[in-house]
Amino acid sequence: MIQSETPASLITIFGATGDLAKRKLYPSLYHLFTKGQLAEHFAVIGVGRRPWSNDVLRAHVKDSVLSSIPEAENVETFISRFYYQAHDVSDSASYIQLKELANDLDEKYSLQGNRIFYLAMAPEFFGTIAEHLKQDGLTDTPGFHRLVIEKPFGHDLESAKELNKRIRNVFDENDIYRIDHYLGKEMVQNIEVIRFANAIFEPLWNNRFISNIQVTSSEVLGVEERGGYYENSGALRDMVQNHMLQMVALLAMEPPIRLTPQEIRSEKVKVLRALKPMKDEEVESYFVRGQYGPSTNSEQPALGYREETNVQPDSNTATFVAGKLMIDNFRWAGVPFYIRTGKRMSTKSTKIIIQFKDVPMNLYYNSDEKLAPNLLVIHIQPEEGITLHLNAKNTGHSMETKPVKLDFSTNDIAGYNTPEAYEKLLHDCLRGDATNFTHWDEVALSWNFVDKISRVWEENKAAFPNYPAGTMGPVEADQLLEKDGFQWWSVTNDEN
Ligand SMILES: NC(=O)C1=CN([C@@H]2O[C@H](COP(=O)(O)OP(=O)(O)OC[C@H]3O[C@@H](n4cnc5c(N)ncnc54)[C@H](OP(=O)(O)O)[C@@H]3O)[C@@H](O)[C@H]2O)C=CC1
Ligand SMILES: O=C1O[C@H](COP(=O)(O)O)[C@@H](O)[C@H](O)[C@H]1O
Repeated sequence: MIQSETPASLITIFGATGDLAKRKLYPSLYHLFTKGQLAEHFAVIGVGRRPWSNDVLRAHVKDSVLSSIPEAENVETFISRFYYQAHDVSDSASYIQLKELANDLDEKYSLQGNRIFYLAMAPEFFGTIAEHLKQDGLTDTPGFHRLVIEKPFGHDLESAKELNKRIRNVFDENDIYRIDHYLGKEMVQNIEVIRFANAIFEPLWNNRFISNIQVTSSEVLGVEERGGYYENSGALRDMVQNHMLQMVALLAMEPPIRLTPQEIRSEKVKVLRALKPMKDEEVESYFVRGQYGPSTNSEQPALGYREETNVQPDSNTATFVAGKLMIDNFRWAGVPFYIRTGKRMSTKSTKIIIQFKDVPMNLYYNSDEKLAPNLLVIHIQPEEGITLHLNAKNTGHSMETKPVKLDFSTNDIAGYNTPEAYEKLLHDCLRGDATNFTHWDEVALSWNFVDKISRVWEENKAAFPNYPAGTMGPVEADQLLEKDGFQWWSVTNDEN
């Protein structure tokens, strides 16, 4: 049951000394704490292998909070609820100690046996940890027991099934919270509202009025410290299998009959089931892969992917993917959904651009020319908002038209401070709301779709590198749209 108030809870973070905990989880917990959205009764146990003490963890959490929120207040009170246990997750004996610590904190802070286990660790540990939590009695308390799992959930469908089986032996599907942090982003959550709370869009949201939809998530950064992980993942598994397909599902789903997690997930699942399968020989015409080489811009030098730490000098890993998805159902037949994502591109931007079909003819000045199409742009990040591109009359006597934009930006609302995705998702998990977490069926269908592409790509090496760092990807990504008579709309932040 979804609770409106945050209940008392013990949050155990496995991977408490890691990058994700430091950059995202601690500042998000702190925000919840200051907003009164973390119950009065809470405590956090941090688990990692490093031989830290409670004080070392507390100093680390404080540092994390202050680097993200320099003006943070009451940090001492917040960190006083943090406890550390040095624990190798593969060592069975440590779970007994962890249980004792958990029970002590339960009593000390009246936590009612409610427990959240956040696995901010590499996926090879997920199954082992889940099994130990059950075997060693950490879930033998009267309250709720929720398992939060970071991505990647498996490496392909087979490994994901195996992992799911191990976890489901121990935790009920309703208690498994598979994180996709894009689902916590304000404007990703807004897709549904824009569609279903506005009479003007939903009647047009189909293949009679929409010519194509473009979803871009571009990054300026390269792989940074994560070369080891990324080498086995690449952009397809890192971004497409989860974030990109989730955004497509939200854009394409039917209105749910109710706003419950089950109903929304079931509509998303139908979209993923309707993704048109490709034959092996079709993969190259629907999907384009890229890998960045060194920058060719002397003012913004950057290494090529193959020169990054922990990356093979002849790596075949794609750091860029563009693709065309077709959804074989009544609403979307014939409408291409183009997606593209990559590292070391020219701009950090996530945008969804819905291009409407052209009016039947141009009645106005210069009638030989096509009018600019109507576009609805959903700005996910870094700015958040929506823009509607229309045509209006140019001021004056002639009947010339000019493109105009109707803009709504959350950045323009004074005092409006969008919560971080992780903050919202942690809050949802504390309240038992799994709407913005991925159900196993979604994960399985997404892997099924992506596995075909990775298998074909693994069998055929690409001519990498094929785009210089700091650009929008290989030329083949542009050709993917050009052959359908379209073009990528700019996602540079002040252009659309
Ligand atoms: N960092 C990010 O931006 C993102 C990360 N993720 C996912 O989050 C998870 C964590 O990533 P990240 O924080 O970057 O990884 P890190 O490598 O920074 O941290 C790994 C953590 O796991 C702990 N650990 C490793 N082995 C063991 C072990 N045998 N027993 C106990 N603890 C162990 C480490 O503790 P110690 O070093 O003390 O042993 C450390 O706390 C991964 O699944 C990743 O894919 C997802 C999205 C973004
Ligand atoms: O999950 C991941 O997402 C980030 C991009 O997230 P964003 O919120 O900054 O858009 C990506 O850098 C990372 O490789 C991937 O694992």
